Amino acid sequence: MSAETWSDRLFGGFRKTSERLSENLAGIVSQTRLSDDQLDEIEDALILSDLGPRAAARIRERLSGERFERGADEVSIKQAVAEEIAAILRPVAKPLEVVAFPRPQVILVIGVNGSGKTTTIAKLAHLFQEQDYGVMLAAGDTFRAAAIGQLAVWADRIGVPIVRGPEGGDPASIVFDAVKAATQQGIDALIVDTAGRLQNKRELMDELAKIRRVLGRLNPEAPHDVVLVLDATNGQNALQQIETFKEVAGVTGLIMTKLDGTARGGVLVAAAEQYGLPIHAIGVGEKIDDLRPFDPDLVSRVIAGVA
Ligand SMILES: Nc1nc2c(ncn2[C@@H]2O[C@H](COP(=O)(O)OP(=O)(O)OP(=O)(O)O)[C@@H](O)[C@H]2O)c(=O)[nH]1
Repeated sequence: MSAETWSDRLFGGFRKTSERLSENLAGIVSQTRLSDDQLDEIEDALILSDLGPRAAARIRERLSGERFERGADEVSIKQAVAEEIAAILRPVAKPLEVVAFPRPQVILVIGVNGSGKTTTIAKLAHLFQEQDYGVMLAAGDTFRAAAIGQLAVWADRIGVPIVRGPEGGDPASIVFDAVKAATQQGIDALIVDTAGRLQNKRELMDELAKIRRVLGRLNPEAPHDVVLVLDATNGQNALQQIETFKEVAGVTGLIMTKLDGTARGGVLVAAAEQYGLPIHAIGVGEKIDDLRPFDPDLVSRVIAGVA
């Protein structure tokens, strides 16, 4: 059995994107500049790959000014595409760092159910543990008993404390207790799960506002981060989620999950171009160490198929 690395899985996730580009670039003959037809084809391939019309138009514009001294062939065009994608992604690559003083750094994690929120919280906790930080979880998604139970299972598995309450309990009071406990125990990072009920914007907004009020009483800087977890398989719908959660929750950064299993990873570029929010990390599998730093150069080479 061959040992598949996480970057192999990432390649798998973006394969469709690079294949589409290849199909469109295959017939291109060597010349120093791309014709309008060729630029149209590249732009279409990028849009079909979920990069979105804005990022695709921006890349097209840059490519139209490009001179291919040794003749444009599939590889050199893909390299140019990769470079333009990287130019969009580099400014947003920003790991989530534990820097808050006084401790703990309070990280609210938001996202719709099924986006990979719970798994991502566990992965993030594990990542911080590996950096020798003390981590605590708070089960602020009290809407469903399953969510509390699932987070508790992860906490147990990775060996971090968790503050939880009953199903239907008040998330703000759980967060309050958690911050107090974390402070007493000298915890560095408190990661808070929250409900993902996007269908009911008003309720979610009220709930998050209450959490913020309660947090503010303990530490005016908290929450330090509001991280939105997005499922890459949702393609363009992920953009709509950013829009809504930005309005409801004041998102400060993104983590995109399931980039191992989707043809729709190009939406990462659309999100970067459109919102400019920091991308902290990417999820490339279901296991605890499958959260990876967001490397814009690697991801752009994978998308363009030149890695
Ligand atoms: N392939 C893959 N699967 C993932 C990734 N992240 C999470 N998953 C899976 O996606 C499913 C949903 O993840 P959860 O963490 O339970 O998602 P959630 O958003 O908390 O969802 P609820 O529990 O329904 O609220 C699980 O089967 C995870 O194992 C990833 O990066 N890649």
